[in-house]
Amino acid sequence: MAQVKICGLKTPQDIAAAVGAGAQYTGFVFFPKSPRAVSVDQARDLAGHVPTGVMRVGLFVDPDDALLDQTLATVPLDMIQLHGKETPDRVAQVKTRFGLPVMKAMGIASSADLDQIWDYGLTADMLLVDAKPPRDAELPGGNGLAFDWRLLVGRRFLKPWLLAGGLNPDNVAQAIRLTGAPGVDVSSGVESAPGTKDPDLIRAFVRAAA
Ligand SMILES: O=C(O)c1ccccc1NCC(=O)[C@H](O)[C@H](O)COP(=O)(O)O
Repeated sequence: MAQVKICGLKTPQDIAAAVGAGAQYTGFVFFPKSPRAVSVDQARDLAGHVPTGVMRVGLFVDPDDALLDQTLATVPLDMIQLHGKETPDRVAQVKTRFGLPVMKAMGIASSADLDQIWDYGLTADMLLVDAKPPRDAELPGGNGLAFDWRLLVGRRFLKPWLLAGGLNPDNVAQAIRLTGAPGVDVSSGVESAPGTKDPDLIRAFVRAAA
């Protein structure tokens, strides 16, 4: 059964829906431009609703050490997700300095983008294989866009990984079948409007990924 991460949770009801449905990872977005962004205080409260055994992942985009220091001093996170242009060396630095596992997101649009799967596998604890955002996109992720999953067929990964990008309750089973992904990550595919999670869609997604 594929593991599931529901990203961009903003309310205790979102958490109840994700955890109740069986998601193993919850995601909190610390990127102010996002419709899914939460403040440090909001995230601290939300993290308190996540039961032991379910991972609390903080999503950052090219964070400096001060932002990570400030966030981790308040919010009990289990994992850091880096969703910007962080290099493999920066991933290693964040792991060492903050003592948490790091999930590195990478954008895939064509076979030329696949080499980074190996490079980041050397330093990250987990990989998030996502669609590359369009050039004019406001957000580096969470755009509801898929990439050609066939690019991943037969691909080897050095680390555990999640497939992301444009997944929803209708296509997630096929995506898992085709790619062999051991886990999946979703945000906009379980929303009724940008930044508003829909509990029914969350449940349908987790069921379809099982
Ligand atoms: O969700 C955001 O607003 C966001 C902002 C900045 C960086 C990343 C962001 N989201 C990443 C994700 O939620 C997922 O990991 C992934 O990209 C899948 O998103 P979606 O295609 O919407 O399911």
